[in-house]
Amino acid sequence: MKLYSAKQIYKADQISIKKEEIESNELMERAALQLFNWMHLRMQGAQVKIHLFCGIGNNGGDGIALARHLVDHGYNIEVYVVNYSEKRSKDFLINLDRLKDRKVWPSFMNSDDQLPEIGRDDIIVDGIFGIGLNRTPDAWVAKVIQHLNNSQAFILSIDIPSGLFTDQGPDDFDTIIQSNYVLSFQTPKLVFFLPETGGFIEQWEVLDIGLDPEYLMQTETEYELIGKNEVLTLYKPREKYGHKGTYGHSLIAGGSYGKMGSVCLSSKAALYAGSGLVTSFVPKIGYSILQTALPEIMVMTDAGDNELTDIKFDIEPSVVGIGMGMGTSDATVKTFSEFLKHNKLPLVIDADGLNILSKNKELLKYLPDNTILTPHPKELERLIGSWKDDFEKLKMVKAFSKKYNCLVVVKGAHTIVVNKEKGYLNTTGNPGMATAGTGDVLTGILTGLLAQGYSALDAAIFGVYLHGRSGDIAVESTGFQSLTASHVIENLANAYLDLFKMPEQPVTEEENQSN
Ligand SMILES: NC(=O)C1=CN([C@@H]2O[C@H](COP(=O)(O)OP(=O)(O)OC[C@H]3O[C@@H](n4cnc5c(N)ncnc54)[C@H](OP(=O)(O)O)[C@@H]3O)[C@@H](O)[C@H]2O)[C@@H](O)CC1
Ligand SMILES: Nc1ncnc2c1ncn2[C@@H]1O[C@H](COP(=O)(O)OP(=O)(O)O)[C@@H](O)[C@H]1O
Ligand SMILES: [K+]
Repeated sequence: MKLYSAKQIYKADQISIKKEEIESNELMERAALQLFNWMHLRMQGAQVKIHLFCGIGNNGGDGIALARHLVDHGYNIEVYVVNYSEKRSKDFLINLDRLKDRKVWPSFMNSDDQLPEIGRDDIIVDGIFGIGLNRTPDAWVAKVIQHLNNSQAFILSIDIPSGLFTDQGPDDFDTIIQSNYVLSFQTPKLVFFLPETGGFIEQWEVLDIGLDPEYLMQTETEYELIGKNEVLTLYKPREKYGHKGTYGHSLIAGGSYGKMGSVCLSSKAALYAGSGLVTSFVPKIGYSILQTALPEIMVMTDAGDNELTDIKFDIEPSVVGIGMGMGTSDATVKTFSEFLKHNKLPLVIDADGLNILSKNKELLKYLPDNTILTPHPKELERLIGSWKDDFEKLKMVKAFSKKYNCLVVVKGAHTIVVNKEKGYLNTTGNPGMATAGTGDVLTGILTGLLAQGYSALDAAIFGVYLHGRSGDIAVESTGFQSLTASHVIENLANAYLDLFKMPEQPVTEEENQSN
C-alpha cells in the first residue's frame, strides 16, 4: 500500500474535484459521511456524550459536518471550535452554517477560556488539525490538547492525530493528541509507523473517500506499507523437479567463544527459510556445538580456536550471511577486511560485521552491489551517525544506501527496508520479538532467501515480512514475555503456510441450518 505525502493528497483532492466536476465541500461531505457511518455502525444510537473538537480548517470542517450527521441521528453531542486562527476555510464555514441551521451552536474556545469538563466514559472526536498543520501549535492550543489527552476518554482522530506533522518530525511532543483510533482518509500517513510518532496512534483504519484512482495509481510514493498482498507477488513456488542444488547454498559465517548460539540461530533460520544447503563457518570452538545442534547443516572451521582469524573456504556458496556473534578483535577485523576485499558473493551483513564497517569506513567501498545490511538502531547510529528525528534518519539512510549501492534494513517495530530513494515499511512483528537472537534469525532468513534466487530487494522485503509474521504466530501461544528467537524459527513454516490461507468467511444462514 502506498503512503502518500500531504502534497500528493492535496493534489489528488484537486484532481478529483476537477475530474468529477464537484465542489470541494462535496468531498468533505463524503469524508464526513464515512466518519459518521463508521461511528453509527459501532454506536447504534448509544447516548454516550460525544465531544467534537474542531479547528477552523478543513479538518475542523470534517468534524463540523460529522456533528450535523450525528445530531440528525439523535446523538448526544457537544461541539467546540478551537479558534486558533481567524482564517477559516470556506468549507468549514459552509458546514458551520449547516450546523447552525440545526440549532447547534458550537462553543468557540479562545486562549484564556476555561477548558470543558470531559467524563472518562465520553468520546472525543479530534478534528483540530489535519494534514495542513505547518507549525507547532500555540501554547494554549497545546493546553487544550493535553486536557483531552488527560481526560481518559476515548479519542477518535479525524485523518491524523492533531499536532502530528504529516511529513516531518514533531518539535514538541506535548502538542500532539494521543489517539485511540485514527480514521485516515485514503491513505495511512508515514508518521503512523515511525518510532518517535507511532506511539500516538493506537489503531488506525483507512476511509476511502474516492480520490481519483488514476492519479493514485500512477503516482510514485517515497514509502510503501508491506502486508500480505504485497509479498504474495514476490513468493517463489518450489518446482516439482527442483533439487537441493536448485535452492542455493547459504554460508553463515560468524561466532566466537560464548557466542555460538547466534550462528546456530542464523544457520537454522536459513534452512527453514528454504535454502537448499547451509554451511556454517565458525572458529574451532563452534564445531561440535553446530554439529550437535543442527544435523542438517554442514560445518567448516576457521584456523582460529575461539574467534574468526582466517575466513577462507573452498566451497562455492550462493550467498554469505556474516557478522553474528563474531566479535571485533584485531584478528577478526583483519580477516573480515581481507574477506571483503576479495569477496564477489552476495552478502548479508549483521551485528559485528556492521560494527567493524562502522569503525573502518574505507571497507564500505568493497561491498558488492545490493549487499543487505541489517542494523538495529544502535548499529545504525554507529554506521551513519546520529540524527535529529526519524525523518532526518531516513534521509541519512537513503543517502547511505545510494552512496554505497546497498540495501539497509532499519530494524525496529516497523522495520524499514531502504533501497536508495525508496522505503518499504513492514507491518508484521510484535514487541515479544525484542529479545536476544531475533536479529540473528532475520539474517538467516534473508541469506536463505537470497540463496533461493530472490533479488536482494525482494529477499529483504519478503524476509522481514516472514520474520515478523512468524513472531506474530508464535506469540499467540507463547505470550510476549516468553517468545524466543527459536520460536520465531519454528514458526517460519506457519508463516509460509499463512501466505495462502484465505480469511475466514462468516457462516451463512443456509450453512447454519444444514449443520
Ligand atoms: N485533501 C483531501 O483530500 C481532503 C481533506 N480533508 C480534510 O482536510 C484536512 C486538511 O485541511 P486543511 O488543509 O484546511 O488544514 P488543517 O489541518 O485543517 O489546518 C488548518 C489550517 O491551520 C493553519 N495552521 C497550520 N498549523 C497551524 C498552527 N500550528 N497554528 C495555527 N494555525 C495553523 C494552516 O493555515 P495557515 O495559517 O498556514 O494559512 C492550515 O491550513 C485533512 O486533514 C482532512 O481532514 C477532507 O475534508 C476531505 C478531502
Ligand atoms: N517492538 C518490536 N516490534 C516488532 N519487531 C521488533 C520489536 N522489537 C524488536 N523487533 C525485531 O526483532 C529483531 C531484533 O534484532 P536485534 O536487535 O538485532 O536482535 P539480536 O541482535 O539480539 O539478534 C529485529 O528484526 C526487530 O525488527
Ligand atoms: K485531527
